[in-house]
Amino acid sequence: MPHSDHSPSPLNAGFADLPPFPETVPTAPLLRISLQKLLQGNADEEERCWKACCDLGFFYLDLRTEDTAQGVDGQSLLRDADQLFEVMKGFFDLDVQEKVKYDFADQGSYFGYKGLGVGIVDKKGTRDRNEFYNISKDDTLGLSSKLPSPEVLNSHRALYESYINSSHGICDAVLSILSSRLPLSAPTTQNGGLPALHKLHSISGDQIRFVKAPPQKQDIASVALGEHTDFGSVTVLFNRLGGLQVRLPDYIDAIPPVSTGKTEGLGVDTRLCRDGWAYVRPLPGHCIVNLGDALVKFSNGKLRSNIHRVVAPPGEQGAVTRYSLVYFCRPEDEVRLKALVEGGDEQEGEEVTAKEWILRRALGRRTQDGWEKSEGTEAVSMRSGGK
Ligand SMILES: O=C(O)CCC(=O)C(=O)O
Ligand SMILES: [Fe+2]
Repeated sequence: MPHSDHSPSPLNAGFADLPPFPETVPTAPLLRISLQKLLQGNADEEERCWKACCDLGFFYLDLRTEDTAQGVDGQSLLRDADQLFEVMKGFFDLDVQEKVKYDFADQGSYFGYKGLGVGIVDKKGTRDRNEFYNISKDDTLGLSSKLPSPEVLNSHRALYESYINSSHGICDAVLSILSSRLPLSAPTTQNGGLPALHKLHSISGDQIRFVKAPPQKQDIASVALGEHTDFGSVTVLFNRLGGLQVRLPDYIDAIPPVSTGKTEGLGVDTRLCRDGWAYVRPLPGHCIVNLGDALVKFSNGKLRSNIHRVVAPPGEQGAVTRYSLVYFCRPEDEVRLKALVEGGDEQEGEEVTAKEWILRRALGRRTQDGWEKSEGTEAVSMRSGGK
């Protein structure tokens, strides 16, 4: 089915100082949604956004807003993201002995540092190939006690706050659209719908994540971040090099390669696109928005939290260190993950709070035998055909 708009510009524009994304690999047909139009309440754009959330659960959001009077200022978010890419490089450049001081997993917290290879990417326990640093929204906004953090990061708290405000604003805009389209139960609607379960100043597992993946050998086993669904509600993602892949459901076709010209590593890139996997081409001026498991549960499966992973960047991009910047918006800690739509109570399994769900999923992927324990809604995500 047609699922993309093929505007030529700026889709082929790259990021300054980075090798271009190759034209020789299949890509995922993410819709391009305009933040400007969403903020103006444009009904067609809201409908496209809703459709993207039901069909693939992933879309590009064009942040090049002109009018900053309403809601989120996309241009300022783009500037914050640019600065955060520099801030995270400063942190990841520290000695590993310094960085591991900020790994708090043994205290039951997923905030702070996760070293290279500390997570697993599959049920065999294969080690990941990336480093993370997770910053808590509640810590940044002064809603919880401050975790220790290194000076290179501590000095940028005002930037985190600005970035969190804008990213959370985007999540709110998406949640409002979903709330107005889902058949939410009367009590949920009366209580303010989905945005009321994700208040910026309530305690939640919302976080910023910095990710670094060193250049890796392009081979079929080069998975930097294993296949997963995100466990919150809405994710706002900035990346500049390819490597992110989504596994397309059988009712959505990949965009075929633009050229068949031979480049080094083509064979591997192509093999990494078997079984429905397709690359997401990074676009300047845009972020990538995707939905997480909590929205699958709230909508009783109507919304999609799609499986994705990070492999070695394709073509000549594979020689460069990859950084990405993520904001995860999650339900408030005490919210129960259950269907909130009319008549939708037939979900299986125990009902957990957002806090329990996040801890199980985040920390499960740090132990050799944690794969199954850490599973989310992957089975629903790979359902085929109708919704
Ligand atoms: O680095 C990326 O492009 C994606 C990261 C991601 O999926 C995650 O951190 O959950
Ligand atoms: Fe993810």
